[in-house]
Amino acid sequence: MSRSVPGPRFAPLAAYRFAVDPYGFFAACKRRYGDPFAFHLGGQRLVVTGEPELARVLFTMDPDATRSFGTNHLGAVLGDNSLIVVSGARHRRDRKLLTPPFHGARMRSYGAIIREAARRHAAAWKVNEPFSMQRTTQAISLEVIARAVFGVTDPEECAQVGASLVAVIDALHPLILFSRQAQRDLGPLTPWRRFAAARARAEALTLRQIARRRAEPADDILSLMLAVRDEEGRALADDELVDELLTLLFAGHETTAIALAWAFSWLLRAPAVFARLRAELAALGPDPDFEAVAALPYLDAVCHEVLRLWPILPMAPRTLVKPLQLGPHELEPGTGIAVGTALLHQNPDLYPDPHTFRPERFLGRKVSPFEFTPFGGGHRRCIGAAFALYEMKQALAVLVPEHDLRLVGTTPPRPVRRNLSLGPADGVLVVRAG
Ligand code: HEM
Repeated sequence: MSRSVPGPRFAPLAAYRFAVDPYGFFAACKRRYGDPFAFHLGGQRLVVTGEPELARVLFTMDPDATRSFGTNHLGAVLGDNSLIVVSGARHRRDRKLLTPPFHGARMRSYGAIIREAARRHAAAWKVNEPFSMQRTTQAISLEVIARAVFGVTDPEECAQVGASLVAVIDALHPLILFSRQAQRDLGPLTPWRRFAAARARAEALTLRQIARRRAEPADDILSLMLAVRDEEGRALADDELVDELLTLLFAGHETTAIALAWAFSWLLRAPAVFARLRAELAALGPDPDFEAVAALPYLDAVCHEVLRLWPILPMAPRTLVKPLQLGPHELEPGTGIAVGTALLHQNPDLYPDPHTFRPERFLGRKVSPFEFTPFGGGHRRCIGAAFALYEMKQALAVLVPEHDLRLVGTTPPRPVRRNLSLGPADGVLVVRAG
């Protein structure tokens, strides 16, 4: 007999708790209702699980049995042509186009750019002057993604692209991300007015980059997208290009910047781990080969452990377009279903002593794609996963050996919501000791 999935009844409070502290909210729901549990978000019922077996069900489903989640409220923010919003044949086409530039030789060609940006931005750190590590790592990741997507090389132009994106992200109030009602211009003080103005400026900048690359193609993702034709020989329209490009810029920089900031928060609290990582990097000698760095086992384990502890996106959601039998529960089309990443990552059966930073747990372990999901999974798995790991490793290979850093304060920062992603409350305050 089919049973409905239990969960909190008062929809506005549940949505608010999810927006403010999704990790705490998910853990509390699991304790009270078990796994899976359900709540209402953006007008949709969303079933959440942290069980690897259910993650397997979700990530191995026929791609046509689901569509993207939250198109009602996310479409207006990310654009209706964003890869995160589109589904079905359109999603398959766009992924085929956008995935290769973030893999293989093209990805590796960014090694020198990442290291050079990390060195230059770290050179601005002054001895005994506290700074936000996330501000530095954001400057690095913005430069890298602006270069990959638009082919922008001039530092001043990179800074312009960066400022325009940061303005959009800063204007992304959680309310407008999860509520269609809040996506209305009700006057100068409403979040939507501020967001729409910032997005319009970012769109104008993107259109200028499109015009430039039409006149003068180069070796960047925008030029690749301009060359694409469908079966009827049609090119992508400007509004499609703008949504896809802005999605890559958003999805591709803040997430990686947060991961790097968390890395320092954990590493500087764990001297033995820091020393072991430094020794592993030092053994490669000065300015090591990019591939040798990417293959270092302890560095790889450190990156995995950082992404496990506070996953930057709290869940990987879909919307069912076909009914799904999930254990005793029959879920109807239109229901949302999500893997709650932190629930999975903090399951003590999979990760003993789950709140402790211990990279060793990943050494010699082949992680299952249903037990470790910082990049989601299945046919919507993050297209930038390999790129993000590569960027983390190359940046850490520069920043860890070359600087003597200390944390400001002893209390570990809590994750707070930035927009769709969550990061350390204070951006990780650090000081250069020498
Ligand atoms: C540490 C860094 C990153 C993390 C933790 C992260 C995490 C994620 C997650 C959880 C998803 C949803 C997957 C799902 O629903 O199954 C996703 C999707 C996506 N990510 Fe990332 N990401 C990171 C870096 C990047 C980078 C560097 C790019 C640059 C291209 C990128 C582009 C995207 C795109 C375009 C999608 C949508 C994929 C789709 O719907 O088909 N991400 N990411």
